[in-house]
Amino acid sequence: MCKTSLHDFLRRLPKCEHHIHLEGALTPSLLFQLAKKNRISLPKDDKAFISPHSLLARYARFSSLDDFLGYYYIGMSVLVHEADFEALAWDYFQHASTDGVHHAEVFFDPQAHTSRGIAYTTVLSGFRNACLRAERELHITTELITCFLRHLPVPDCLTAFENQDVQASYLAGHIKGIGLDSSELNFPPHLFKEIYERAGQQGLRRTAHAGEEGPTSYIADALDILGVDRIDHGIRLVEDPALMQKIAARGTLLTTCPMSNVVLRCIKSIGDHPIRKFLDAGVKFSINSDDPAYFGGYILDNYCAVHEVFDLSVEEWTTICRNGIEGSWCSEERKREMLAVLERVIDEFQVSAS
Ligand SMILES: Nc1ncnc2[nH]cnc12
Ligand SMILES: [Zn+2]
Repeated sequence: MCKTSLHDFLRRLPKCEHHIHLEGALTPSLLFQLAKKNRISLPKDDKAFISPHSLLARYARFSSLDDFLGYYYIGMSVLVHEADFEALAWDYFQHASTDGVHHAEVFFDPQAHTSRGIAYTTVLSGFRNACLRAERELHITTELITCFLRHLPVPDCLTAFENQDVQASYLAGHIKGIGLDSSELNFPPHLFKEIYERAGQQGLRRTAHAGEEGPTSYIADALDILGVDRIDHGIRLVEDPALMQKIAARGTLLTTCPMSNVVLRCIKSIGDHPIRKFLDAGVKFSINSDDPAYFGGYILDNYCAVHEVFDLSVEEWTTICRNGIEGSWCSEERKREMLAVLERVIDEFQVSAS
């Protein structure tokens, strides 16, 4: 397959993005623009904050998840008004559309904003406006997922879950599910059992970051104690073959983010990603961007990076996309529509290649 036709094939595949933090789509240029508009001063003692260019150069040298999170939380301090949140999410959806995303389930971190005095309703309205616009103008279906910051005290997370505006957004159906993110090591899933139990009772879907830097026991506990139906990252699953078999048998979807894993030094290179092992073991996964503005690429860049190293067959790409569609939290009707697109793209590609 020539490079152009391959890139076109990967672009045309109907993608579902399940692991994208909207705050992680804040590009250095938008960050500096909003800092100026909102008169937010950026750290003066860190040379990375001299310009968008120097910030981008610093992003290429992250040493760990926590090193990245330091910049991630400073970055989002420039988001103040509803229009800022809308501009951020709209920027992401435009990239997603160009990359062939048909359905996006996007994370955001309410506590990272309410702790700065920004009302939850401001954040949600901005993000929802962009979601509705993406549905109208780009024909991308969307879902919002509120994440809880696991490095914060559990009672703070419970308070955030019980917040009147947050509960109203759950009741109104504006939020599809909950997630758990931020520093992973030393913040095991079981701490958040009560929130997950109550979210399940309220009919919310549940996912959690596990096995990114943390051990495989975090993956097992997210499944068995938090009752998640997806695992975010889960790359360390390969260290426990029995758990890997259990996840394959249950059909639990891992939302993998290969470029993120390399940039945050969870693995040395894309070739060390367990994608081939997951395919061989029948573990379902989707491929996602995580924090595209920080990790050097959006979803299609991740697809291309994986293809370049693993040289996947058309059948393997079909399996990945089908699992992504079927593991989405959208309606069965929407899944059928996307499966039909997938079939058409594969047929057209096979005709053009023959
Ligand atoms: N990769 C990641 N892991 C944990 N928390 C995050 N928040 C944003 N990106 C994250
Ligand atoms: Zn993530």
